[in-house]
Amino acid sequence: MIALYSYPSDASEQFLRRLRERGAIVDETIEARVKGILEEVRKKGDRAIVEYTRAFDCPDFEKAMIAVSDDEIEKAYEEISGFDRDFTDIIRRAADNVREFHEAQKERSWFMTRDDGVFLGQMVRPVESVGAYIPGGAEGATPLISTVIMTVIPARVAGVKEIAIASPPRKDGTLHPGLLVTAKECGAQRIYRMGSAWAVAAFAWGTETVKPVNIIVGPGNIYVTTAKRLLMGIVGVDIIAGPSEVLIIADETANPVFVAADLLSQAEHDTYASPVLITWNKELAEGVIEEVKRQVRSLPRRDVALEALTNYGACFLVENEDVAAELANRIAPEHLELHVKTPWDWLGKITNAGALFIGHYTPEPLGDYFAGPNHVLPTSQTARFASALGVQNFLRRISLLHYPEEAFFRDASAVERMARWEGLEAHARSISIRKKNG
Ligand SMILES: NC(=O)c1ccc[n+]([C@@H]2O[C@H](COP(=O)([O-])OP(=O)(O)OC[C@H]3O[C@@H](n4cnc5c(N)ncnc54)[C@H](O)[C@@H]3O)[C@@H](O)[C@H]2O)c1
Ligand SMILES: N[C@H](CO)Cc1c[nH]c[nH+]1
Ligand SMILES: [Zn+2]
Repeated sequence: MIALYSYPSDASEQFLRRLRERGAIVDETIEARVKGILEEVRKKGDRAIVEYTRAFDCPDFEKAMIAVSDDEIEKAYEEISGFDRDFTDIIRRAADNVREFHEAQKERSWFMTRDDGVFLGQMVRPVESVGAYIPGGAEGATPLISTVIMTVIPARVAGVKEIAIASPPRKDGTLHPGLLVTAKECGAQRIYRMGSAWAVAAFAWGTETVKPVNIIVGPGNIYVTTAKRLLMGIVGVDIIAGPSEVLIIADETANPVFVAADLLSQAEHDTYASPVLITWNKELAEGVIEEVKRQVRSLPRRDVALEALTNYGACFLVENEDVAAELANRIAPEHLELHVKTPWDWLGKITNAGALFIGHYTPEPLGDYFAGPNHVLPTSQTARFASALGVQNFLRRISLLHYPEEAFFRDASAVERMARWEGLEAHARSISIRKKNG
């Protein structure tokens, strides 16, 4: 169960080391296993997808099941009202919020012309194709439908033409109808039934059924994130969006019931999830721990949550607000919630976080599902240098250069000399040849 640490202390340092070593970045056993999977998919294509899917997700899986047909999508629309009659309406509202937020991120091409006629600029172009990974979710029963919105909508806003999604099939070989309807609503053109590292490999290498893509995006478990990391460079990848994390900074104004609920909201994702509280109020820390114990009992996924709380959960008792901010920045969490009296004053203190949830009534699930910002966020301390998935991930900036003849002759000898400093004679001659023959 969630432990209470004084910070700084030896025990808290040990916990922080465990947190740092958690996840995809350093697990060599998992890395070796994933390398094997990538190689199998590269060599055997669809056959490998079928073998892995049979072994892990669906015992009766067949090659013909990898790609989802239009008929299945149509059927999913019929089934979805039985699941929840407001499903499509709610998905559309969430998608509209996410679209509006991401429209504001769009980058423009720009150009500048100097007095001498030199023309420089940057042309923004979307990548041509994207493969979005959609996690299978709790025991593969319900995938993270919201992740379809968070990956497909920004790609569409960026102008990507070909968008495919992949998610592991359920035991009976189907995908949740909500996933299919959401994919269609958001504008994904292809849907594949495949999960884990073999899905990432198929997007990277391509198979008989799966078209290779330019960039793979989306969160996933440790096998998915390790596969993305190993394939980075062969194919574009977005960020390390691994097992979820929430860090809450709370003072005496915080409601322990809210704080405990928010910690558990991420703990239930994965046994590797990390729920952390930082406070300088001992009474609150103890109240939250008691409340976590009480609330976890009634959760359907209590075993997952308990393992996450025990392995990667902590309450840190610190001296004051400044130490709290320093520790939060050190942890660099995916989500940071501020349950404090004057949350806006904290904005200047926070430097490392994927997303900031400001105030007692801004719980993390608002961001997971509905508000508009992206829920695909950097984990495992990568928020020190990475950001949420956004329109930028789907764009490339192509530099533009044009020199009129006169400007060329003015700069020619400077360039020639720089080339010779580097011992690159052919570079120098590309300039001098124009001087002689121009
Ligand atoms: N950081 C973010 O932005 C973000 C967003 C959403 C979800 N998440 C995280 O993504 C993760 C999703 O995990 P999930 O389990 O729901 O779905 P998932 O699809 O990532 O993982 C399930 C797949 O992994 C396979 N698998 C299971 N054991 C395996 C093994 N030993 N070797 C190889 N493959 C194996 C399963 O068969 C299945 O295909 C959670 O940790 C969640 O917290 C993160
Ligand atoms: N909290 C996850 C990101 O870490 C995203 C998510 C999707 N559905 C529910 N939660
Ligand atoms: Zn969540």
